Amino acid sequence: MSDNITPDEAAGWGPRGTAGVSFAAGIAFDAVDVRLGGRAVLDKFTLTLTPGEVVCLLGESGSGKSTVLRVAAGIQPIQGGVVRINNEVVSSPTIQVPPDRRGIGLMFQDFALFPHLSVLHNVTFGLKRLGRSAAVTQARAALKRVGLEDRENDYPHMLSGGQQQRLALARTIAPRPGVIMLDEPFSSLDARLRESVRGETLAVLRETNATTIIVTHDPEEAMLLGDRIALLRKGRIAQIDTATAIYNRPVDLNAARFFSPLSEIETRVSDGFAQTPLGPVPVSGPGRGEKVVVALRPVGALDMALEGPGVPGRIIGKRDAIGVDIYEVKVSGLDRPIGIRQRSNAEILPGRDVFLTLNPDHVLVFPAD
Ligand SMILES: Nc1ncnc2c1ncn2[C@@H]1O[C@H](COP(=O)(O)OP(=O)(O)OP(=O)(O)O)[C@@H](O)[C@H]1O
Repeated sequence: MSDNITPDEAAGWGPRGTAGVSFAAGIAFDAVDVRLGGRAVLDKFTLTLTPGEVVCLLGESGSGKSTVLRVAAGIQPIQGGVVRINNEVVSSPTIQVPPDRRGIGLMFQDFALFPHLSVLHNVTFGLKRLGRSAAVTQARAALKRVGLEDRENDYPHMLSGGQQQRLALARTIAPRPGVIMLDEPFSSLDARLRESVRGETLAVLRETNATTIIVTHDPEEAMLLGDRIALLRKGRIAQIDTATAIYNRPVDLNAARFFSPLSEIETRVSDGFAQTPLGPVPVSGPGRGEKVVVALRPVGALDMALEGPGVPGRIIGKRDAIGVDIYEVKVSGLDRPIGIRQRSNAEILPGRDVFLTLNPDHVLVFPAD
């Protein structure tokens, strides 16, 4: 694999309209249990995707994301519950429809290309049912969509990382599956490439119209790609919603931590407010005297100014992040500094006194563990 990939090379995607349209399928997991090595890897896992929907499955390592894909693809038996594709049972403890009868396209993290087959043969391999000539026509259309039509006689090792990803995508979409599942599809690409490849991959998926599950552990990626995000924890869905809803109303502190760094203040509730050294924050759930965690995101929760009014603080650290700075601000009464991300200001330097104003609408409050 070549390491010298430029963003321009990654941008070599083919013309729209050549991806081939699928008949999108609905897929539903209903109380699915999977036990492996004596452990519950999926625990009453329940998720329904409507035809054409893109859902990102987000979760920590070991939360069961890949297992969900393996179950859907028919390569992982289940011990409880049922999986339906277009209302037809494909998995249950007593039924397992074989992978090639499910109309599912699965793209693996490492792309799993066949090294001894040409680019074209890598794609026609999954189209055997069509007959040679129809398979070649359909494979060429998919290769054209990903911009690899002039590489059909090359072998995978002759392609760059981004091109290998595109070949894997072409191979996945060519049979026009009703459901597509991508397991960490961008994790092997470097940061420069990832952005353009991500955008184009989503465009191809939208064009095919297939229902799609994308597994990722990158919250930013999930927010960019998914119509909805399903947050998986210990084999169960902890929260499922649109990116905006899940970002604004994370179900608990752990979910909030997943989406951005937080400054956390442990405190107690009195008179309907969580009292903090930065000011009171209204709370609706927890009652008087209860312990809560007030969580501040680096953007939006606090305004920082060089003049009062506001709660005094002192800059003790600053990191430059191109156009924005990340400040660490020490505030009297707090053990740990607060992290604030703000547009660069040459006057705000370590040692400088500042004034902080809380925006209670942008502050999250959760019951303490
Ligand atoms: N064959 C197996 N036997 C026993 N345990 C297994 C087996 N396969 C997976 N597991 C366990 O099941 C859990 C879920 O695995 P899975 O690969 O679905 O997680 P994941 O969320 O995709 O993780 P990652 O992000 O690291 O890929 C893990 O704790 C894993 O160790």
